[in-house]
Amino acid sequence: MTRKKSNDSFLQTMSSSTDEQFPINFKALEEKASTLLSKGAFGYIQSGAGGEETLQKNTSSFSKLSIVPRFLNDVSTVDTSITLFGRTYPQPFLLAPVGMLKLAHEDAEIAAAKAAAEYGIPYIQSTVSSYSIEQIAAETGTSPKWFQLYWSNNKEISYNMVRRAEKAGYEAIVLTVDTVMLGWREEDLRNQFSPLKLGLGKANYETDDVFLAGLPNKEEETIIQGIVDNIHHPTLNWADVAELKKRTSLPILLKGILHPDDALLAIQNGIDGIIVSNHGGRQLDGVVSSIDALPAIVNAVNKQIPVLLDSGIRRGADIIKAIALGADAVCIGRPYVYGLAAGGQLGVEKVIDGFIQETSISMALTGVAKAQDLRNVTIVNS
Ligand SMILES: Cc1cc2nc3c(=O)[nH]c(=O)nc-3n(C[C@H](O)[C@H](O)[C@H](O)COP(=O)(O)O)c2cc1C
Ligand SMILES: CCCCCCC(=O)C(=O)O
Repeated sequence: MTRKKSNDSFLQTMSSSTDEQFPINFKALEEKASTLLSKGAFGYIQSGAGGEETLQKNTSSFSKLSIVPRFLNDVSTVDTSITLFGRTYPQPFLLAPVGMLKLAHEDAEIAAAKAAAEYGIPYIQSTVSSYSIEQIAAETGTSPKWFQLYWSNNKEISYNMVRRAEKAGYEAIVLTVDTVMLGWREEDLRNQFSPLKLGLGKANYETDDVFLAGLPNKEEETIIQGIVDNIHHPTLNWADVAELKKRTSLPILLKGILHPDDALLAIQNGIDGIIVSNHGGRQLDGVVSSIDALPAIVNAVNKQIPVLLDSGIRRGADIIKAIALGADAVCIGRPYVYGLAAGGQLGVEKVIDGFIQETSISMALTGVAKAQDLRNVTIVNS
């Protein structure tokens, strides 16, 4: 797939960032989305678990970190590319797995995956998507895609979904470990809103032979109840992780790691990468922000496997901070979902384009010409 835009030219950068139609930053985009979506849908996307301490911390922790730039380096050409699992990607960010995107737009994951494909950015598809693995693969061809796995109570369903992703050309499996059950989400309780129960996350299940074989019939209600029964998986443990590793040749990342000892256990169990994440503050409220958890994990991992980070990335400078503190790349969640709500595929592209431009400018102003050199940047608490 040809790349739509690159960040090679600052002139191009300046001209497209003056677009007045589209919100310029996260705050404006969130406000725009709130006017476009139903109360239930917006609340589901925006809110965090419990008293939202962690949701707040995810951004305030970034604000407490400051970049100490260096000058008088030639930054006329900025190379934002990174390498993960032997593949080079043009930007240091990926689109995080976000389920049930019909919440935001009818084109849902197809729009998000196509937007990512335009820029060569890996799109991580959620298990609980509104479109199936095969539909997304058919729409996006060979563009980089990873598959996020929600463990199933029936392990054979998990193995089958991984096989389907492998067959469809996905490049990695992301096993989310922090969602063995849904967090305590008060906004959804207030709104009596469950997109899972509305059937917005059923595409990968209703197309899965192993899942369907376990149901008494294929009626919509039965399928949705089957998903609800399957998706809570409190028994998930390290032996399951080790077994999954044996069942695929794709790299496996664990998403939701916050403790250095879990990072070390991941390595011991043959895992290929981790995503330091608190699920955007949507699971256990009161947990550490991802960016505060990162340094100890990076130290423990000691470059044995890639360490990615999500939760709270809102602008280019956040990406600089995360990579300077040792992340190999970051994932972006809510910003692109709001872009999807505001403008479908084009809206996601605008969000991606904004991140590309701001990251490139931030790198240059930090005095760094290559993403791999961001690790040498000094970050202070202030
Ligand atoms: C509406 C919504 C749905 C999500 N669905 C999933 C999912 O299906 N699987 C998953 O691993 N993470 C899911 N996440 C978490 C994201 O992958 C990511 O960890 C989080 O959004 C990052 O934080 P940010 O939104 O602050 O960027 C979801 C997040 C949101 C906002
Ligand atoms: C028990 C898992 C349901 C997850 C639904 C999607 C998701 O991850 C979210 O944060 O919402």
